[in-house]
Amino acid sequence: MAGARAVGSLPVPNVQALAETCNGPDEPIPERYIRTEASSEEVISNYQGDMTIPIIDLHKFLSPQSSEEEYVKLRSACQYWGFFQLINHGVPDEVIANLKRDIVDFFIQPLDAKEEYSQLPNSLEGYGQAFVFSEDQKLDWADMLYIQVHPSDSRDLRFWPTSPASFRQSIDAYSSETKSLALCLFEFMAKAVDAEPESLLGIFEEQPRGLRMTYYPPCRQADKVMGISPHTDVVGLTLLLQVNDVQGLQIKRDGKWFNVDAPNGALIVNIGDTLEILSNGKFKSVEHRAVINPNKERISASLFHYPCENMVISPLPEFVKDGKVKYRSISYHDFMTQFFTEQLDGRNKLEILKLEQ
Ligand SMILES: O=C(O)CCC(=O)C(=O)O
Ligand SMILES: [Fe+2]
Repeated sequence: MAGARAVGSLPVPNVQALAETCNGPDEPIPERYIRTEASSEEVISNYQGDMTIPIIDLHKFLSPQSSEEEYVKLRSACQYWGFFQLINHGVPDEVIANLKRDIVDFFIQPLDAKEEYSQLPNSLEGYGQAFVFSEDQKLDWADMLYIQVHPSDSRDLRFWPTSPASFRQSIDAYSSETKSLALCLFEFMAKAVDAEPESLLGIFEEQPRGLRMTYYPPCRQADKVMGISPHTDVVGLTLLLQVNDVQGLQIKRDGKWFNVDAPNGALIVNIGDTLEILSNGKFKSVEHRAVINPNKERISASLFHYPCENMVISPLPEFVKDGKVKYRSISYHDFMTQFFTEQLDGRNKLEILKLEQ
């Protein structure tokens, strides 16, 4: 990640290999992976009507007949859900299919082939696990391959697999095809709350983007482990692709966890903390997690859109026209370092920036 370059993760066992050794119904799972909270909170699966995560149709913004209604939906999605599913997003099916195929083919390789791309100390790029900063931290049931994809000259090809042979090209194509999509979204999101359409574009255009491909092995005792711990994304915006057909993403709303069932072909868009601050809270960065399937592996790919690392993030005047500034300013670098080094001590990183109103 921009900044992930300066932060390293402690080495921990490969979870895919571990899962193969303890996949019986009663096989003990190492203590560091046992998460009692995984099954202790209510999960809502078959929700309907008002409780459905919004679906936004990008085509509809292009015609005056349908755009008004779509802006209202987008505004409410960003304000109340912090997540939406995007259809007719314009990323060619073939580009998505190629990326999905190559990610699957990468992870099914033997461990030593993947370990050629292992994370190095002081970097989160490469193959390994995310954010392990202490020896007694609980661990997630997942492995990942993380690479910075933009700008092109920041790519560290040591971590870009050459096997499968088309992988680099598939990642490159996905990165370029999603570039204009994200910029369109920034523009439409600003417009949706009557801010200057250029206001967010100016901040995110040409800034770093990173792709995290996450492999969640199955676990027969799925309710005892957690794929990704509850978190909010620090970044501006995340585009999430469900790589195989296994669901597992859950988002928190009114104290309950909701399953997100992504329809085939949709991208899931997720607002990060940076965008919540920039928008003065008009957009919400919502807590989410990923749970494990007892029988099947799950794979996802998160494309993170960062602001400039030197930037001081604070509410943009465009988004404060009608009220008070709700967040303290913080440099993006400090914000992210707090997160990666767990200086927060369990406190929510956004809450501590909120100003008394
Ligand atoms: O795998 C998922 O669905 C969620 C991944 C995620 O939250 C992240 O990469 O930040
Ligand atoms: Fe996330």
